[in-house]
Amino acid sequence: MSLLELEGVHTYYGESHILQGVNLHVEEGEVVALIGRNGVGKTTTLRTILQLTPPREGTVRYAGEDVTGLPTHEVATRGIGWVPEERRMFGYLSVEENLRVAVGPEGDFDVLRDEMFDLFPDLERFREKEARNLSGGQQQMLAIARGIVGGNDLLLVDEPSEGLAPLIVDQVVEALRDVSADTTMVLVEQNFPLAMDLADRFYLLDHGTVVESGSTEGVTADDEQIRRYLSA
Ligand SMILES: Nc1ncnc2c1ncn2[C@@H]1O[C@H](COP(=O)(O)OP(=O)(O)OP(=O)(O)O)[C@@H](O)[C@H]1O
Repeated sequence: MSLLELEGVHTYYGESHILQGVNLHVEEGEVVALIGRNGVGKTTTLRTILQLTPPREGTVRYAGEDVTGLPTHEVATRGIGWVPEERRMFGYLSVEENLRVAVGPEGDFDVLRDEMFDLFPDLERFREKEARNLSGGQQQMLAIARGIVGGNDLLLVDEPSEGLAPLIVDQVVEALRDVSADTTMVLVEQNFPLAMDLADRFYLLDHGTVVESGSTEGVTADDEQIRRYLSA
């Protein structure tokens, strides 16, 4: 049984038909990258998994159960965490308070906070700082840490490298690699080499459908299919 399975998923924003029959599966322990040009439906796929934008047709199954149409908070409570592109956090709360809010009812805050401080030393340095005053990279680290301390089995990570300086991207990648050792992940990432480096498998989307998928092993931006669908 797959941890996550999308079958024949069609998602709309109003009359706009965005996902046009997406099929994909994620096995426990995997990192799966969703790649494709801007606007092909990668973020919409994550929103559909969480039922933030429920599909009009098709099924989303998590841990063997049909979660299609359930309220988002119920889907999330089943163990799916979200690290959104906009890194939503409580700007006027400190780093530590942001972590505290994200810890689930069964989590031990002190233990989880210290784990995050080990993983992201900057968060410990700035533990008292309000989140809105962190740099972009630090905010991304806090967003990832918030996703982790929720005690989720599956983490949906949207564009973690966006807007970050290369050196900071390296730190975020290393942190995600650490996280992936014990968390299954779906990663939306525009940076193709980074996506191939972190993920075990990929799905290439175009116009709301999967046009290519497989192991990331040895896949380069020179592959004809990839070039065709990634170049503008
Ligand atoms: N709330 C919305 N209402 C209407 N259309 C939307 C909404 N959000 C996204 N779209 C449109 O849906 C399409 C898919 O968007 P989506 O964000 O899933 O793309 P993406 O592949 O994640 O690309 P990007 O990297 O630009 O986020 C785009 O054409 C976008 O303009």
